[in-house]
Amino acid sequence: MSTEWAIRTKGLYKSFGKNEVLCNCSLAVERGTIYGFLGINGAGKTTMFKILTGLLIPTKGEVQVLGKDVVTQKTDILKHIGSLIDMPVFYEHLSARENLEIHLAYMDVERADIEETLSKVGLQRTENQPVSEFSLGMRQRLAIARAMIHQPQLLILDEPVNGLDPVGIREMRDLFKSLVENHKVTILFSSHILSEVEHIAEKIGVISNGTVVREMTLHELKKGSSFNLEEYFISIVKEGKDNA
Ligand SMILES: Nc1ncnc2c1ncn2[C@@H]1O[C@H](COP(=O)(O)OP(=O)(O)OP(=O)(O)O)[C@@H](O)[C@H]1O
Repeated sequence: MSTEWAIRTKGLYKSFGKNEVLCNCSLAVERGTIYGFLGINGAGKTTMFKILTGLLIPTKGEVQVLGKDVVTQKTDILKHIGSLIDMPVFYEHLSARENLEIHLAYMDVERADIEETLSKVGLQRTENQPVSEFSLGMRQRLAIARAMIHQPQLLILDEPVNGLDPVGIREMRDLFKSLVENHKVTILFSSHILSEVEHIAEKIGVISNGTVVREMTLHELKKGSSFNLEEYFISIVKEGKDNA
């Protein structure tokens, strides 16, 4: 059976002025899997996520998301994607519930269980508290709730566990796994917490010098008995620097 791809980019380039951030970059994420996207600060992860969600237009190259071209068919795709990119912005004077209601109206979704979603991300007891009073971790939890409440097929999450306490990290890990297992959602996420990546991702891709230099399943990587993701990542990055 042929592989069903949630995301496929080929020969992707993105420059900001003279700064070529993505250079002949190819990424392939299989449907119904969790993919960890790794790279040092400034490697281009967020830029890639913004292209995949139509927030940036590539300089050159192909970008297919859920079988459609992001540049020409963006509006058809966006309702099937949930994303958390950069610092999430909310209506500060409104509650978590009200923020989600506005998001649902914007996404043109009539029915969604706000209570259940808030409970899944551990915000069930925030009631009428305005978001301006939320801690960093609470904001992150609300951003995850917003990304998933319209039941997207694909979640694109830039450092989703940033600011979460260890309990929250485990809760989100279980939540992401259950979305994939029970609802066949695809998740592409970035994280600098490599232990977390190892816990959750089935496949990882490493971006270095603007291109995805390695894509590998963790299962394959772990065949070597002494596999260590940190060492593996650092060796790839070092190789990239030596070749730059
Ligand atoms: N709007 C922009 N205008 C100009 N340069 C930009 C813009 N957005 C990103 N860049 C540059 O693109 C490069 C990649 O940035 P990006 O945010 O994609 O990296 P990242 O891998 O997400 O890094 P981090 O791990 O620090 O979040 C950086 O050199 C950054 O300065």
